[in-house]
Amino acid sequence: MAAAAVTRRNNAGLRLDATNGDAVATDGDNGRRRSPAAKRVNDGGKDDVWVAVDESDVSGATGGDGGRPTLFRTYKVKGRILHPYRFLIFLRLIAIVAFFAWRIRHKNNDCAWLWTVSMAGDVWFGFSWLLNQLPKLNPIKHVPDLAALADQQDSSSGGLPGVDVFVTTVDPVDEPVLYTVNSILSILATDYPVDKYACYLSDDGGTLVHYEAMVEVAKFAALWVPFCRKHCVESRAPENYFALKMQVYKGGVPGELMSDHRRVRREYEEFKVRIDSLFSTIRQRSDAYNAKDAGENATWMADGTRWPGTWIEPVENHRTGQHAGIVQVILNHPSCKPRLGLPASVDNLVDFSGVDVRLPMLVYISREKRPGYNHQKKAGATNVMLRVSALLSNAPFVINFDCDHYVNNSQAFRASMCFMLDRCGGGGGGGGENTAFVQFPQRFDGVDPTDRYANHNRVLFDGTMLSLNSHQGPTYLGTGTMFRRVALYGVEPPRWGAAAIQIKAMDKANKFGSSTSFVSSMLDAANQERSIMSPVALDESVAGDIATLTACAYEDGTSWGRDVGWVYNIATEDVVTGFRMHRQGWRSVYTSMEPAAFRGTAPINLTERLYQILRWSVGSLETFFSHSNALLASHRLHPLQRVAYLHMSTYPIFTVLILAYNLFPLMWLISEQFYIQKPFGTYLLYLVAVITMIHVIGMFEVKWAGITLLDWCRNEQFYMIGSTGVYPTAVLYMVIKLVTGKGTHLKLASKQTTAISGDKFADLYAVRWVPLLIPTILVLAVNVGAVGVAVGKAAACGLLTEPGRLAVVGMAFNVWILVLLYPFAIGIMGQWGKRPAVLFVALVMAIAAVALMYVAFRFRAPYQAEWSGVATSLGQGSSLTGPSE
Ligand SMILES: O=c1ccn([C@@H]2O[C@H](COP(=O)(O)OP(=O)(O)O[C@H]3O[C@H](CO)[C@@H](O)[C@H](O)[C@H]3O)[C@@H](O)[C@H]2O)c(=O)[nH]1
Ligand SMILES: [Mn+2]
Repeated sequence: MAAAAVTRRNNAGLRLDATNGDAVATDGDNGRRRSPAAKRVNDGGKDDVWVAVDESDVSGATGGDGGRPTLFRTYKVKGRILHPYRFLIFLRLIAIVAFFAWRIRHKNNDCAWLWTVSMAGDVWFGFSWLLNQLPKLNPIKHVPDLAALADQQDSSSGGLPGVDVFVTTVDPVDEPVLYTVNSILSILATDYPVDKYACYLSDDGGTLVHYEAMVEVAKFAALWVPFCRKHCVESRAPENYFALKMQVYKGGVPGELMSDHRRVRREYEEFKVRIDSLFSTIRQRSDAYNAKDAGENATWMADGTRWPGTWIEPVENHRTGQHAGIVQVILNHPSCKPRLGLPASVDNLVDFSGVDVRLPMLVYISREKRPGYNHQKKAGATNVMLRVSALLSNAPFVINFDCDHYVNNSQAFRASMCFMLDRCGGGGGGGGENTAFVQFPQRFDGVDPTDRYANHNRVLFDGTMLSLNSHQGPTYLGTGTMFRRVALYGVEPPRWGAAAIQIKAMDKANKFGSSTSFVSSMLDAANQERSIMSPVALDESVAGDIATLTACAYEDGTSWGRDVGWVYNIATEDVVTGFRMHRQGWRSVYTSMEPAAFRGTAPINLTERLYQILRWSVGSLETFFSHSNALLASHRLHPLQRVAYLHMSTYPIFTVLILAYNLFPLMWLISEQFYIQKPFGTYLLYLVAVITMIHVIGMFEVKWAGITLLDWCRNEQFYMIGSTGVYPTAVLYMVIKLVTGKGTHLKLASKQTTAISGDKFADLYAVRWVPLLIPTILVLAVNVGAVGVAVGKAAACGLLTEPGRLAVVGMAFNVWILVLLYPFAIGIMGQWGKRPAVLFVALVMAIAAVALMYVAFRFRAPYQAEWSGVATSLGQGSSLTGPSE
């Protein structure tokens, strides 16, 4: 992947131009290098997959706006790969049509119901494949040009626009505080003008631990942030930085790195100890206060006041789901002028003379919770942040993170701006002003090296999302996404009318709620220039306004959660929220950078991972059965984007048939002989052909998406694992919901707590038994049994006989299913999974046992010699390979 040219600039005026680690220092004011636009991007001629889109193809690429260069470059796949790729897709389309036509001409009358079911299944698979494949016909890559952005900012007076950063968390145990503090520290230290952004933490748990952790963060940041600036370190999440081996030095004072590093590291260790002990510190303190005031059971803040949020001993008005709203400005907005630090001394561990030591604004928010309200999880939390930040900073751009994700590349905010501020529209169809959001891929730490459960999800990010670039943009994926604030307010893109005019025309009280302060902030946001960039004083009137905005009742009777803000009542608020913007005609951009812009953690425990995709697939189906159905959207949705959304919201439905196919081998218990289709030989030939073609097409995708074969295989495997349990469960859940009108509770993904201490991959080997595992275990058992019968049959009849031969051919399908389910099988073995040999021995023994039983049964009951050609047609799913998420 072509990496973006990286321009680093620290606040002390030192400027470094570094492209892929070759640092060339130039002076901040003199000697500024203006490299030609073509050279800025590190594409070179070496890339054998991507080729820059011809400048003349791009509207005004070299000067739409007064000769400004575009702020990003666009690449398409080289014809050498693209043409055969498209041709193969076309060929497969013809093949499946021919296949269906052939099947209809050879209707199987022996077993008509089975034939009909399998025919419906095959048609459905073919259709689903097409939905998945069509949007991928034209992959487009956008690469931000940071140097061009820097040049543009130098020449314009306004500088970079404001950004409000939102982080959401709930539970300090399920989502370890250490992740959250690292996330916040990486944001506070990111390379963006410090007076131009503000960081908000939403704590849905309302716990004092989170609040005090933020107070500790603010203290440690005073050391950490200037240290990052001084030495230009990457990544700026301390936990990850200190885990790194030494890297290429990009700062200005290499001589001081070693000693500074040592000191900051020691402070970080102490900081971690304080974070770890917060639970006990708070408990001890509260016990002491409560002892003085016998009968009290409060949780006490350090200043001797009662914490307004949830208490350790929950009581009325201080428990989960029932507490006051809290907004605390922990670090106020800094002044606009740089403030240089002090030289090293007894009190100052590190020499920060010449380094800007200002910190960005940091705000703690815990919205009000009352029983009887649906708090709408993350969507509700982010909507509160959207409103509160409108009063405190009102930045025209907003970026949101889950608490377990952090900024890994300090240039990432600037990279997003390359798309948002672009005035030439290198992507085709209008400038950056019509871009509602920029989505980066989610990259993960702490995933086992072979990525057993496809946590990296590379096919989705690097394949599907990338190709959506050519159809008005990728979907919103929940974290690591930069938004334009007005787009979140439900305003239409400028090509359909100026935001300010739209806002003026709106019935604001009914749409946005009763706060006049909030409503008047909206026009400022629409003008996209005026954000509040001076310290705020939380006087009584502001505090009153904020209390109104964080109250549960605020949204009653308004459009929040529907036409405004993050969308409610769907398990995956992200995809629908993005969908609403696309439906209005907004565009979005998918881009990735090296090193990855953001990174996070993923559940590597089988059960947790399955619950995660359960939540996602339920969200998909809920979207389909809501007013956000892709079929209902207006023509502003790009046709292929509609197809992509349709696929994204229906994929679980097809898997019911996959499950059925996988359970077909059960048929040999009730039927003597059955064939899904006759003539069976030709049927098999067709099947092999269409399945092989899927895989060949897949290899082309591997090539242009720049992923590994392993990524691709894991994706196939995890799709099959999901299809045999989770996805059909999601369908069942949806049916129940549609019939009864009630959904059931889906739990929050618990983060890997073991990764922090002890065995790195302990979670991988932990088995948590849940009913969700049963269907897949059943499929495993059925297919192992089928292999056993086939072996027995081949042994009994001889390999050269017709039934023997068919048995072996049929068995190939069962083996294939077993190969796909392998990660699941190894997963439920728990600790034994560390030794896959055990699994193979068990498997061979099970197959041998079934085969022996079959042979024994057969010789005891010779009249049943016809026993199942069944084994032959065991579980022949046709297009069993399918799309994922
Ligand atoms: O009542 C709640 C519940 C959750 N969250 C936060 O929501 C985020 C996502 O929850 P998580 O359990 O981590 O879900 P994942 O499946 O890991 O997340 C993916 O899928 C979600 C649903 O589509 C998206 O919201 C996420 O951004 C995306 O990373 C976390 O920061 C939570 O703290 C809240 O703020 N309040
Ligand atoms: Mn998450």
